Amino acid sequence: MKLQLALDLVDIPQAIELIKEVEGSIDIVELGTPVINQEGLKAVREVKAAFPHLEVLADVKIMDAAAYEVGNAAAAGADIVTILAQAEDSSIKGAVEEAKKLGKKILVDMIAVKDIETRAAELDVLGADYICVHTGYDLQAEGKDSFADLHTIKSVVKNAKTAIAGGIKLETLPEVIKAQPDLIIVGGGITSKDDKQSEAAKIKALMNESVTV
Ligand SMILES: O=C(CO)[C@H](O)[C@H](O)COP(=O)(O)O
Repeated sequence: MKLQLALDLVDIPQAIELIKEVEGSIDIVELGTPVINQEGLKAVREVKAAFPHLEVLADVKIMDAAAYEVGNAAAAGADIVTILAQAEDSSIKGAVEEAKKLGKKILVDMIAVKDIETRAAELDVLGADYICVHTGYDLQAEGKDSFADLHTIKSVVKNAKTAIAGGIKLETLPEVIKAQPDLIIVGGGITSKDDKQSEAAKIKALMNESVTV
């Protein structure tokens, strides 16, 4: 089970400082959509250059021109690139094929998908590397989470790794771990804390504990 740190509300120097604090506890660092919208793929390039040992995910949330967008994110140094589950099947296929060609991975984001079970099964057949259930900020504000959706995708996905994102924090982690996703994505649950290093370490320790039990 891997831990991904999501960085959404920072500029590049702040991202680098933050990663330095927690790099011992994380497996993947995500340059979030707001960061890439502000700073461009330069954010991916600079973070990968500073932390070559970490996997870097570019949360570009592709909707179209998928192979082209994957190629650009990969050229900037992304190891994993995101596409929205609501994209056309031909876009998903294009993203998957391009990523395979370049030795990269595709994470498909299920945000706003209504029929999670059907779409997850389709995405699995289309060759997604990760399928991620995700409660975005706007639904988090309404008190929603993706815990039930994680169980749904776990029951239908045969090949892809499963992931969960959206408002996860130390207090809610045990419920997430119970479903045994391959990847847990935490943003504010770490970045909003005064002692980010200690929070990330506690989260990683809890994840490791569940693997050895
Ligand atoms: O993709 C995102 C928002 O669209 C975030 O990166 C993701 O939701 C994780 O951040 P947080 O744990 O703060 O919700």
